[in-house]
Amino acid sequence: MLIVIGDLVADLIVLGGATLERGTDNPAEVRLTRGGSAANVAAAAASAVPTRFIGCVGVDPLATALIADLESAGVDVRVQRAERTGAIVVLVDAVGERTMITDRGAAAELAAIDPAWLTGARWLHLPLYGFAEPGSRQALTDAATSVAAEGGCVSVDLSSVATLRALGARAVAEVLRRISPDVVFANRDEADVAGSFGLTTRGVLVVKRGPEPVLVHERGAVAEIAVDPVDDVLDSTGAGDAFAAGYIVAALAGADAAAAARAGGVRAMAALRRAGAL
Ligand SMILES: Nc1ncnc2c1ncn2[C@@H]1O[C@H](COP(=O)(O)OP(=O)(O)OP(=O)(O)O)[C@@H](O)[C@H]1O
Ligand SMILES: O=C(O)C(=O)C[C@H](O)[C@H](O)CO
Repeated sequence: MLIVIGDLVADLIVLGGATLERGTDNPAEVRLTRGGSAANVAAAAASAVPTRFIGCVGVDPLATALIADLESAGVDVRVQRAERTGAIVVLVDAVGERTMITDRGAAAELAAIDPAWLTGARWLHLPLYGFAEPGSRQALTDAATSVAAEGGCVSVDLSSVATLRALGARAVAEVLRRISPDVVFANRDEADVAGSFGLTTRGVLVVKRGPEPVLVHERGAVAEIAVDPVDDVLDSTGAGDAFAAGYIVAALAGADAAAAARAGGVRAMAALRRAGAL
């Protein structure tokens, strides 16, 4: 089973909303979708492998709708509760590039995870977003330690430059040292920041670079994995999460890192031509 722990939030996708004129109306196409990097990975993987999502949501109708959405994708959902479900405004420009206004809400309050929820994990995936608060950081680190002790693989997504900077070099290095992930996913900007922090990983480092080839760093060697460029990107939200799902599904089926990255690129393409994540 794949287990993904982290954020399940509402994404308010604003297509054509990247340039705002202050003090007046700004007509745009606005869609409410399920979001959260962890939830997106779970939803994109669940049709291919048994998948469980673990996170923290509010005690509000939004949480009920988001859980139902994940369950309809085939995900086994286990949640803790805090006051208010997180929500993110995603402003998408004409070429599909997105800018986010983020309120993690309950997702920031993940506490110690029931060990019974982790049994049977062959792979645990953790977005770095979840490590921002010390309590959640401990809960995620403990989960990773326990899955690794049972022989499962662990992957971490570096999530965002803002998250890396908020945590700082020392805390990110400490997280990677304690978790010792088998796979680290980063986009180009996150990889640059990680490099400037002097971070290293014993595992595979997968660097996504939009339409340009993915770089797979493994044991001192680098492989370039081509992706089929998509010219008509509607919204890139969740492309990175779909990539991680495709990679993990392939790796669980026995693919090596290069083949898994290829599968990730194929899964990511599906996310680019729709509003919101898969
Ligand atoms: N224009 C594109 N054409 C083809 N594939 C793309 C394009 N943009 C993104 N992808 C695919 O999506 C993957 C992830 O995109 P990107 O490099 O932007 O990472 P990310 O920042 O994690 O994504 P996200 O925007 O979801 O946060 C890429 O590795 C690639 O496989
Ligand atoms: O960070 C990413 O990979 C995303 O584009 C997905 C967003 O973080 C998520 O949907 C926001 O809720």
